[in-house]
Amino acid sequence: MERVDHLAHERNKSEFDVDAMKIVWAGSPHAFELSDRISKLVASDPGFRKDNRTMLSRKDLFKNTLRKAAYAWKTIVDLHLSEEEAAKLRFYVDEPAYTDLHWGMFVPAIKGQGTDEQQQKWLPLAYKMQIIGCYAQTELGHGSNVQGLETTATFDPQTDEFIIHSPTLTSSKWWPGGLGKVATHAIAYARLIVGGRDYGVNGFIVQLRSLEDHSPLPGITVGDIGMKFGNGAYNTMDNGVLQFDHVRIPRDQMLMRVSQVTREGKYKQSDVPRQLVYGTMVYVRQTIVADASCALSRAVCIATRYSAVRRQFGSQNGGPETQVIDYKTQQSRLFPLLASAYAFRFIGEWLKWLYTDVTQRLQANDFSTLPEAHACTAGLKSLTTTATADGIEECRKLCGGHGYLCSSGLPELFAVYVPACTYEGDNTVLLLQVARFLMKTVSQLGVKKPVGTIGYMTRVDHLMQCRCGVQRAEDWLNPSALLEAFEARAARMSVACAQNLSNFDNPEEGFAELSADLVEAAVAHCQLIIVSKFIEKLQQEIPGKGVKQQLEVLCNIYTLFLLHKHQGDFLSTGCITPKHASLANDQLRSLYSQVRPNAIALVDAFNYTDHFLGSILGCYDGNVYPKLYEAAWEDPLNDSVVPDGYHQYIRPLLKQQIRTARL
Ligand SMILES: CCCCCCCC/C=C\CCCCCCCCCC(=O)SCCNC(=O)CCNC(=O)[C@H](O)C(C)(C)COP(=O)(O)OP(=O)(O)OC[C@H]1O[C@@H](n2cnc3c(N)ncnc32)[C@H](O)[C@@H]1OP(=O)(O)O
Ligand SMILES: Cc1cc2nc3c(=O)[nH]c(=O)nc-3n(C[C@H](O)[C@H](O)[C@H](O)COP(=O)(O)OP(=O)(O)OC[C@H]3O[C@@H](n4cnc5c(N)ncnc54)[C@H](O)[C@@H]3O)c2cc1C
Repeated sequence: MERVDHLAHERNKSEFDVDAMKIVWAGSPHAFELSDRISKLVASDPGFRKDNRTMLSRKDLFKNTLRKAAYAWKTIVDLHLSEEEAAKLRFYVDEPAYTDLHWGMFVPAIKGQGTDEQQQKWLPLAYKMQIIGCYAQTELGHGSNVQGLETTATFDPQTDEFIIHSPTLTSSKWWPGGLGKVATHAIAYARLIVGGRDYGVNGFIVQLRSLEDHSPLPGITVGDIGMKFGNGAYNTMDNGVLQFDHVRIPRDQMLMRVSQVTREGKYKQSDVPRQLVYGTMVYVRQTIVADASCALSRAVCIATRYSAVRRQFGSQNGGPETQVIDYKTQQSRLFPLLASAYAFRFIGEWLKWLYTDVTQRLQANDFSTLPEAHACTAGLKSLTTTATADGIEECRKLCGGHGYLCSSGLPELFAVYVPACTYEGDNTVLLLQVARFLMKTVSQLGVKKPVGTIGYMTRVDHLMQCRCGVQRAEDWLNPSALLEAFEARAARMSVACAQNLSNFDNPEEGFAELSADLVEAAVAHCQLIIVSKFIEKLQQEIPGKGVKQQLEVLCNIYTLFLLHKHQGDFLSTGCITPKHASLANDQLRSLYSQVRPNAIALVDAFNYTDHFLGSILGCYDGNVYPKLYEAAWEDPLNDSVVPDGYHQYIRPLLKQQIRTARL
């Protein structure tokens, strides 16, 4: 049967080279080729089907995830896929699994915190999946407060071992993904006790389960923590609980890059900063930022395609009704999310660069950029995950009633994504880390020159008193005007917090009292980073007809949308006047009209297969209604015309004979 493209008229309207944009989105021709090839490989293999996920019981769902993970591994081995190809394959299989934690945290923790010998011993086993690892840091009683962890690792000089122990209920490890049912090993974080002294939290490699029959080793109590939010969704993951009862491990299973314990029971600190114990979190936060654009672009692709298909009202003389994407309200909700997806793509790329740079410096014993890397990864993780989770939910609403159906793909995407606001650091707690960094920067102005993402603070005197020069709406398209407004707002909010803090005798008390303002200052700073990196990206040469122009429109939408949304900050700090805010709004409306004819092509540039999108509303050909109709009949509830339970619960109701005065 011939396939009709119901969105062809939309695709014909586009004013730029979509294939060139696909390469910009992917990052390079190589990245595009890789992504395209692997996504098609996964989509065409029935072993990776995922359309029944929301209908399975937890046990069936979990077993199916185990099957897929094993099948993915077999495919990787059979096809001799490279590390890069294998990671892409796992990404397109699109099912949270223990492998995410094995590859995403266990392996990086050994690489980042293990000595050369430890890496040589453990990494080959992990690479071949002869052991499966998880990252066991969080406990029932403490997640954010890592220094409050209670699990102990006490050195026993008699046997040259550590004794890992959970002294209280609240010290039970709680949440680690992969721990519940699969992991054979954990990087467990515990307080290091040597000679009766507590040296703080450190990582230890602990075997949990037998490599022969998978039973827990002596002293280990382990299980799954139970169902989580949403059908399907993150319930494919076995987040676990773990208690240690005096479990002994050899001394060389303490990760010893940052600090060591000698055979004689001496504690030694390397000349690397202690904060490197937190290094795996910096790495993972950077990957979460890179992933935010994937989740948001998925939701935006679904909502944009469906908004072009869906029509409501406005029929003239029996003609077609209006496509909902043509309503200005729909555009003002949808297009900033489209622009955010691109903005997050580029900030993810930049953060990867920053992370690589800091890693190389650390290897050369240059620790100077670590605080900035921590602040950037923490702040951008917080900002992008909050905006992405909110954006997915907004996309669901943009799809009206049909967005609430699991077959839209949006409920599951939201349920899988929303914990990103909590895991790898609660988003508010992380913004408070950024705020500490900003307050330190302001307090050292004149003593230490701010560089990198806080370089704008060198011009703090100018930024505290500059006036916005915008006179016409088009002036807001000038990158310097935009940058200066965002820099002035960030600088003024930080300086105001620092001044308020100085009124407190006890700085910690002041920090706690002013924490809500500090979080807002941190948000302003992080938004400035995203805006400035988007603008920087556009200063590069970008090939392809009309591609750069489209990106400029998106960059302006992203920036002016933020200015509009946070105009309270800009007005109260005197960075702009109400007139400037109104001109910004006028410009924003004009930009929405410019993006409208290109909207479908801009989401096509994500190059998502229908399999990966997993959404009837977002399917490439826009043939939504027949697919929705067919899918309804495939629901198990429609297996029989008369439902199970009719004879027990419906018929007796219908046949009852109630004799009461009123009836
Ligand atoms: C339908 C299917 C759809 C699929 C959709 C796909 C989308 C999915 C996308 C991605 C999937 C990814 C999968 C991910 C799986 C989930 C993984 C989750 C794993 C976890 O959650 S692991 C646990 C993480 N835990 C945390 O993050 C805890 C948070 N807490 C902390 O980080 C810290 O303890 C703290 C920073 C809050 C502590 O504060 P405090 O006590 O004040 O700090 P101190 O310990 O005293 O240290 C202060 C000092 O150190 C500096 N510092 C702190 N942290 C770091 C660091 N990480 N690096 C460098 N430096 C650090 C801090 O600035 C202070 O410095 P100063 O003294 O001021 O100079
Ligand atoms: C799906 C999922 C997967 C996870 N996977 C893992 C894993 O693999 N390994 C692992 O070790 N952990 C994992 N975690 C745990 C996760 O890292 C923690 O839940 C997270 O760090 C937040 O800590 P918490 O739960 O203690 O939150 P809490 O700190 O208890 O937060 C509760 C509330 O208190 C607020 N709050 C806390 N401290 C402050 C403060 N100082 N100032 C102001 N407000 C504050 C927070 O903002 C929040 O609103 C996972 C969690 C989830 C949800």
